Amino acid sequence: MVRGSVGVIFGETGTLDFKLLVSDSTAVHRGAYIKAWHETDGWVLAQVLSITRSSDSFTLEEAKSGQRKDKSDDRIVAEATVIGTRDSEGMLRSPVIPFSPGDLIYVADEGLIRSVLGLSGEDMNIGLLEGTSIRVQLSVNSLVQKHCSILAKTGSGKSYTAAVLLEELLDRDIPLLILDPHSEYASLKVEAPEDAEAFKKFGVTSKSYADRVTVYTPASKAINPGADELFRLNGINLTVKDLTSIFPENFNTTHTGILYEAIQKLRAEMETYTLEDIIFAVSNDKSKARWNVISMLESINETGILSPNPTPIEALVRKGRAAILDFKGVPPDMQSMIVSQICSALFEARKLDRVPPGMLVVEEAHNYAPEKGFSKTASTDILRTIASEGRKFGLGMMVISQRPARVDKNVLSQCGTQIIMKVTNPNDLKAISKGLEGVSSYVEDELMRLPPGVAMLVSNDIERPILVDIRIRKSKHGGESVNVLKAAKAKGPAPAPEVATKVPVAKARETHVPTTHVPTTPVTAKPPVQVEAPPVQEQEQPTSPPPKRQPSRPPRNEGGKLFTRIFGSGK
Ligand SMILES: Nc1ncnc2c1ncn2[C@@H]1O[C@H](COP(=O)(O)OP(=O)(O)OP(=O)(O)O)[C@@H](O)[C@H]1O
Repeated sequence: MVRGSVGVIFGETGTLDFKLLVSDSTAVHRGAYIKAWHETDGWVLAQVLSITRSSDSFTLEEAKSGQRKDKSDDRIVAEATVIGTRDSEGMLRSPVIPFSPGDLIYVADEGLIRSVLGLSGEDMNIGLLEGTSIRVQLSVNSLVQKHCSILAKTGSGKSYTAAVLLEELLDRDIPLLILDPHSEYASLKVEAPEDAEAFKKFGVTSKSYADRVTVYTPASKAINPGADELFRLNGINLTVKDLTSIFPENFNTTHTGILYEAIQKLRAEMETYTLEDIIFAVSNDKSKARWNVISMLESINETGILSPNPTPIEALVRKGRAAILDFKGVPPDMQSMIVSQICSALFEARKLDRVPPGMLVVEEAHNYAPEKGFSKTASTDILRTIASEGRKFGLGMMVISQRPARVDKNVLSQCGTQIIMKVTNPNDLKAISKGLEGVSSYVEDELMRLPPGVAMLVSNDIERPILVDIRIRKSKHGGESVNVLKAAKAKGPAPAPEVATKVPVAKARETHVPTTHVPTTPVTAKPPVQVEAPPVQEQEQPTSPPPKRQPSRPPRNEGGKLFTRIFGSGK
């Protein structure tokens, strides 16, 4: 065998694949990139898909003992798939004439791999091409504009990989809004522990993003002591639409009519009114149905998420900064209401250029944008809208899920970059391969076997799926699993909780209303005073609001009792 070659093509060859007899088993392994000189196309890149080893030359004693003395005549055969070569115009071409048996095979060099695979991104260092020391870099523009998804079964490294991307985006001053149901991302503030070898391997150093990250809690600081700020939605001058749009099924037309009249009266009387004013106004209605409306409104008011001082979207989305909305202690229905509100506000603000272009990160996306038939949530529609229209306005989305089959297809299909880690559930595999063009069974097999920390990267910018050894984090990983045995063995009783046992808001409301209700209002500026079409009676509306007078009843500001009981004082 010629020096430097690792094998030779033999047997029947094609233009898209060939077999090689391997001479250097240390260099040729499953997934290895190899090159062959083709008589018309020059150097052509190929990848080893499978590899077998056979031998008949062993003695009975060797077979019995399981120890073979001489393995030198083992026959190692690999099957390779042809990726192609770049022509003078930069187009990917694969040969039209079969490879010649007897042609030598070499390990592919970095230049050929980069140019043929299209690894031309220069910005984000996400790791190394598996089995090589070739850095895989993604383009920020492509990732943000065309959205990306990170899909894998639990414990395979989704949030670790997401954090790697977030570090890279923060290093490039891209604003981030992170929806974090499991308090995993606050650890961006903490430097990763020293690991000189791994840092060197991936060309990074440890780093804290504490000066760039703010953690917001929609609950309270008693529930979430790690949070920096409270997150609140606007509770002033709510419209009928604000109150009914998210869970319209909870308000029938009679309820909406009562609300409409109450709000119209308030608008005629007051410059600004709160939800409590609306409740008071509804209580003056004569119909029996008012009690249902009051009950629904009270349950909204009691959550305490509404405030005269809402968190402006402009504070959350800022150049070079990440806002983490940490949902610790927030019931699921409330989470999706908040996600719906905040994402609507973000989308509108981005359209009007009130916030800079940036990225929305949706962890556990199957909960906020579930596929039809699994569940229904308030946030699905706006996430679909951002997925389909966000790129026009420079609003990217990172969709992270451990159940790809349960994420809305409209959302997943819009992701131009997919980072997929180990997946074993057949439905999830099917959902993933449906979304990948030209995916082969090789890819599915590969996905089932991926070790933690290795991801398959599928992107519009890259010619074919590649495996990436995801780089080590610069900041500390926050998604470690709890060591149950260690916790059980730890001495002493568990510390008493600081706050009363949490009661999901929906539960707490069960005695009042049959279903869950949530407030709906833009997070940003006060809703403009506007006249809404009456939902029940058909009557013409004035084109301008009636003149304002002083409030007939001073707005109270002591709402949020139930929320306070559930979440603590928020101080
Ligand atoms: N690229 C990597 N380098 C080193 N360790 C990694 C890497 N990716 C993942 N890990 C390790 O694998 C474990 C699981 O990772 P991670 O918490 O990201 O999984 P996950 O898929 O988000 O899990 P879950 O669904 O439970 O949140 C972590 O302990 C992490 O330290």
